[in-house]
Amino acid sequence: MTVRVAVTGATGRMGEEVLAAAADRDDVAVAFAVSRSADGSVEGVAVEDAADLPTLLADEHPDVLVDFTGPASCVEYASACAETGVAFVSGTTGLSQGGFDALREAAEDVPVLYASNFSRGIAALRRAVREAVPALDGYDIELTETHHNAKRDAPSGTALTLLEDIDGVRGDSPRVHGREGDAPRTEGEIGVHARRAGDIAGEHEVLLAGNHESLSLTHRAGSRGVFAAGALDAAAWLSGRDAGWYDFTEVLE
Ligand SMILES: NC(=O)C1=CN([C@@H]2O[C@H](COP(=O)(O)OP(=O)(O)OC[C@H]3O[C@@H](n4cnc5c(N)ncnc54)[C@H](OP(=O)(O)O)[C@@H]3O)[C@@H](O)[C@H]2O)C=CC1
Ligand SMILES: O=C(O)C1=N[C@H](C(=O)O)C[C@H](O)C1
Repeated sequence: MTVRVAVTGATGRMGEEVLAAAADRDDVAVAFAVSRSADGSVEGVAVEDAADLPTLLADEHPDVLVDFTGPASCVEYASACAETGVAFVSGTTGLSQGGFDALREAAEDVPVLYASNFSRGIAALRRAVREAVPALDGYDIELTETHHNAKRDAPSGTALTLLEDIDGVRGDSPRVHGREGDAPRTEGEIGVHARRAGDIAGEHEVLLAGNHESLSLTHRAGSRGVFAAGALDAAAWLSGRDAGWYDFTEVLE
């Protein structure tokens, strides 16, 4: 069965990548693509004005909308999907608690799948971190993420997810974002470091150190294609499901 997807932020880095990945697959077809700065076509798909999204959703009725945009747009597009009965997949990061609450509200009406990272490697890293942290009780933890120089939000959504994973197995820990001056480590804190340079697609390292040893768990995305492929896998999996909140790990099971 071919799942018809709509793509938002079509002229953005991830929007373009999703359209390119969709063109190479038989299980998904692009129903339409939108951008606030509607501009020509991407991967042979005409880019329409995002202001027309509610009308396009009602008229074209795609199975799933795939969203990689910004926090405000993500919430706006999720609510448009809830109103028109279209499933929603998003990887947009930088959402506030209110933003996540709005996505949960949309999930009362339609299936919603949100992931801060759509790579399989990060799913495996998360499992490894949840195993390593309790095994290395009392070890210091430092988390470093590195991304391209145009990334807006810091720390990355993936870093925040990894911090939640660590808190889940070790209890809530104070976080220290970078260090400067006379700033020795305090017991139990997690140092969080965000680096921005060039066109790095995304790197995350969780470093555990203590007892005269250290363990570094690192994931590097080689290109954005890995995120686009995961998001389209999620869209294909989500299509036709009941309204509710879904996780990328369910797609991988
Ligand atoms: N979960 C995952 O696996 C991944 C998540 N991401 C996340 O996806 C999002 C998009 O990333 P990326 O494609 O690199 O970003 P870009 O800036 O290249 O593209 C985002 C597009 O979204 C639209 N947009 C809407 N609102 C905003 C806003 N407030 N700020 C910026 N753009 C906005 C813009 O298009 P227009 O205004 O024309 O509609 C823009 O072209 C980010 O939140 C990023 O962290 C990125 C990679 C993987
Ligand atoms: O903005 C990006 O590029 C990425 N954002 C996501 C995040 O904030 O974790 C996922 C990936 O690392 C790429």
